[in-house]
Amino acid sequence: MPKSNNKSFYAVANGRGPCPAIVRTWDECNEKVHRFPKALFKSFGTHREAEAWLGANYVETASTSNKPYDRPSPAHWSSLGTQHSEPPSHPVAKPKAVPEVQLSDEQEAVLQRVLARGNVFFSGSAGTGKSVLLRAIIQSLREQERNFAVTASTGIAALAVSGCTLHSWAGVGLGKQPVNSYTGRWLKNRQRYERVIQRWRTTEALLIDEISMIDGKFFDKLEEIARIMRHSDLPFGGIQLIICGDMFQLPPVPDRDPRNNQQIPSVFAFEAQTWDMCMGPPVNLTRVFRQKEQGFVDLLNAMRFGNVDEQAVAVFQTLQREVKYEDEIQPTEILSRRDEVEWANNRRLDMLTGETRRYTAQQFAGRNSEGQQITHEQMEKLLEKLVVPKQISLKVGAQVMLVKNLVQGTLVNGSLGIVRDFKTVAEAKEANILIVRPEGDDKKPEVPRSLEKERWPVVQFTNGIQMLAIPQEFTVENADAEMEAQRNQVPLILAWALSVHKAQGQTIERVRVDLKNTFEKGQAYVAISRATTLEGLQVLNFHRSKVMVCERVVEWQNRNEDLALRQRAREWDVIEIDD
Ligand SMILES: Nc1ncnc2c1ncn2[C@@H]1O[C@H](COP(=O)(O)OP(=O)(O)OP(=O)(O)O)[C@@H](O)[C@H]1O
Repeated sequence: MPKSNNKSFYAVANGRGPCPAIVRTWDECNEKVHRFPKALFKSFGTHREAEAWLGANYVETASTSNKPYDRPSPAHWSSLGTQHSEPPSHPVAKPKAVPEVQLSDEQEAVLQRVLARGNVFFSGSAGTGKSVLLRAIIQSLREQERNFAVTASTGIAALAVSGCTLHSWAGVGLGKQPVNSYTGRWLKNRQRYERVIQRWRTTEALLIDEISMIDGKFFDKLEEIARIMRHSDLPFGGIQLIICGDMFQLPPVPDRDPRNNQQIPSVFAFEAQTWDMCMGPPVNLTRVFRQKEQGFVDLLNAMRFGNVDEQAVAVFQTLQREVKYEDEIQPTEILSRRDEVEWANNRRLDMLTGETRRYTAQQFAGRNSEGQQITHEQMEKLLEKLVVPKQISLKVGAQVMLVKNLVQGTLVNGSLGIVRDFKTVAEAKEANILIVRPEGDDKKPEVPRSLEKERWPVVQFTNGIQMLAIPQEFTVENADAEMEAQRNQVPLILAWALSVHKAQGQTIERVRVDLKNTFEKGQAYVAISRATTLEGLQVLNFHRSKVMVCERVVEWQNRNEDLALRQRAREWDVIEIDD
């Protein structure tokens, strides 16, 4: 334990209260980390060393300084996928400061509604500044010292707002079980589930980003859990809901019926039974910031509603050309299917010289919900669904993405980085490189012995943190939340090319979109709307049929617009009478 007096700067990457943080005394450190699951901290002789270990995003207690909480902005991520925008080289440097934007009037109006403590769902097409507004809301709630949670539908979306996934905040794993199996288990084992119970009971405001991918049935479950856990009849147990997203973007991932493997159609959050009770009509942001050319904005708006006329088709035909750049920075490829992304990434890996290291996962078969041991084939089938591959080959210089939340808000599913080296656990410790031990029994030694001999990738993330990527556990659970199959693997994937799923929420200057294998509603729109200019966009394999839109979303949007019009008409009537 780092209690020695000559090391008086404690860097806490994961612990109680605001984290990462630097504190000056062992007592303060202990308060943050004692019995905190997966606590991560280290003592240093100098402030600079502690700071370097954490990167730039840390908070400090009053005993050190008043440095504000300074998380990296997603804009910092936007240039990734290029060869020149790699994270700073060792020793760790701070990320570039990103200037704050001035909120527009419509963004400001939403912020004021949130500060008045109302439930708000704000929407708008891609690039209308929803994420920027969400960050401003977070900042204001922080200044007001409200107890709030920042969540998003997916890991990568959560990364953009420095939050966690809604599933992980709610403590419900995959969220497939009935409500009372969660609440019953938590309330029967209060000590074990103290943290999740506390979260449900004390959270005053819950922020949810990228709502389009949240399933309506899941929303209903959380609404019920909230009422039970908070002993309240109010919608969502009285938690203030601040929700953001565009229903025209990616829909929830559909479930499959285990009996026949058929897809079960997904239900949007706005179709949840409790949605109308919790949320009013959306507030639509209308000003597009990401693209400045009106022609491009109009084209994207038409795509959003599935209206692609002859003129639009002609524009897309011109966008097939290759874009030549004077420097070597290559566009980020956005592709629809996982296997295409895999192929593109492997091609880039082949271009790197240097030793290839190949990591093969350890896999385990567990029991199904009837208590029967599953077969090897069943195990393979279950594990196929995981993002983390069974085998991964890496080289120094490879661009990678973390696929597991390891340090909340700092090293999360979606964090991008570059492989800098391969080291053993002992070498990494010697070099002060962060190691996050696998989950599981807290009594296990820091890093399992079995991992000591191998050399593991050292990844430098865009926030400057270097981490030794040792294998982590990826588990598929049965309906009773027990292990059905498990893969232990280095928690990384190659990331020169991104899937549309992983690109959602990002702004990317140089983009090549290939629509050949587009299969999902909203996919083409999300991919193309990442670009900032028509000049920096190449689109391959465009065809009208690739622009798919969900009719239910269009109908819902039309209903909202109709309601808004009527509302305005009523307001005008009142003005006329007053006059
Ligand atoms: N008020 C503003 N002033 C200037 N620029 C802004 C403003 N709001 C947003 N932007 C810029 O517009 C771009 C898109 O913003 P943002 O990512 O928040 O949009 P979004 O609505 O969340 O997009 P998407 O739905 O595609 O994820 C960013 O580059 C952001 O910095």
